[in-house]
Amino acid sequence: MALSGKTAVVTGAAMGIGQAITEKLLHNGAKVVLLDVNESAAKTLVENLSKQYGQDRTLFLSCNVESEEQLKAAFEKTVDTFGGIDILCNNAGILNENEWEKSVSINLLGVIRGTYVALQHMNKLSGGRGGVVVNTASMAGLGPLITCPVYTATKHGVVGFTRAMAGASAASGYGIRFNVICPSFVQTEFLSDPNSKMGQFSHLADVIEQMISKAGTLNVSDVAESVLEMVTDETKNGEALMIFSKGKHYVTFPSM
Ligand SMILES: NC(=O)C1=CN([C@@H]2O[C@H](COP(=O)(O)OP(=O)(O)OC[C@H]3O[C@@H](n4cnc5c(N)ncnc54)[C@H](O)[C@@H]3O)[C@@H](O)[C@H]2O)C=CC1
Ligand SMILES: CC/C=C\C[C@H](O)/C=C/C=C\C=C\C=C\C(=O)[C@@H](O)C/C=C\CCC(=O)O
Repeated sequence: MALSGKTAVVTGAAMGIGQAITEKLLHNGAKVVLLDVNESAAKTLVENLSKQYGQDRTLFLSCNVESEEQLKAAFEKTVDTFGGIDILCNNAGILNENEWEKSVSINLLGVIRGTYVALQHMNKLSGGRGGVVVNTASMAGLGPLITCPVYTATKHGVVGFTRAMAGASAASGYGIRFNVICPSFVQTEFLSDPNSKMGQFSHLADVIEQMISKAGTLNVSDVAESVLEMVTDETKNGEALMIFSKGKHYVTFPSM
């Protein structure tokens, strides 16, 4: 899929991995609508991106992925402004085992909400142009992160939801591909002060420190490059791409 003339929506776009995905898509020719709750960071970013790529290539919309109403309004505004949606990156996520219900609401339900609202505009069966959805899960979507059981559960959920949607879309003729990225530890704000985010499992914090020092960390640009691969490679549907400091590979799952 060539990105020139295509419109992408990225959630959690103001910082970290979402910012890098946004810049990668812009660099490759797409228009990008940035959704985030952090208005000040997003506005500063969009100002800079507009100078670099032009005023008509980006749009920031304040949107909390916990709100279906806000997501609906954001996607409608996107279609009104750019004429349609071709790419959705459900990326917004938090790590907070203290507020575990909020973690489920953002990390898993936010992906489902975003996808279902976007489908109304992207699905070829309802007049959309088709396209691709790339969700941000984690290595914790493939195996257990023992200090963060709820984070682990949400990311396993994102992997399962993505793969099932890929099959449903292919079988139904939606014209939309669904893929998921599973990065290891990535150098962003997200990794700052991890011990405070582990709730009743903070006594296991050493385990994470050891994992991070053994595994190393990824740059956001490595992750964004993998998202670009899953967006542009039209052979990829229902794929989970594991990304770690020494490389990346597509995950093999048991067949059903
Ligand atoms: N940093 C890491 O080590 C890894 C992160 N991930 C995942 O990558 C995604 C992005 O993480 P980072 O960029 O590292 O985090 P980050 O904390 O740097 O950025 C997250 C962005 O999401 C936004 N956000 C948070 N809640 C939101 C909501 N309810 N609605 C809309 N926007 C919201 C924040 O304002 C922020 O701009 C998350 O889903 C995370 O689980 C996956 C693997 C590793
Ligand atoms: C406190 C940070 C919380 C979450 C960040 C992230 O979302 C969670 C990551 C969870 C687990 C990461 C494990 C990473 C392991 C490694 O990078 C290496 O040990 C390589 C592992 C596997 C290589 C894959 C292979 O060769 O098949």
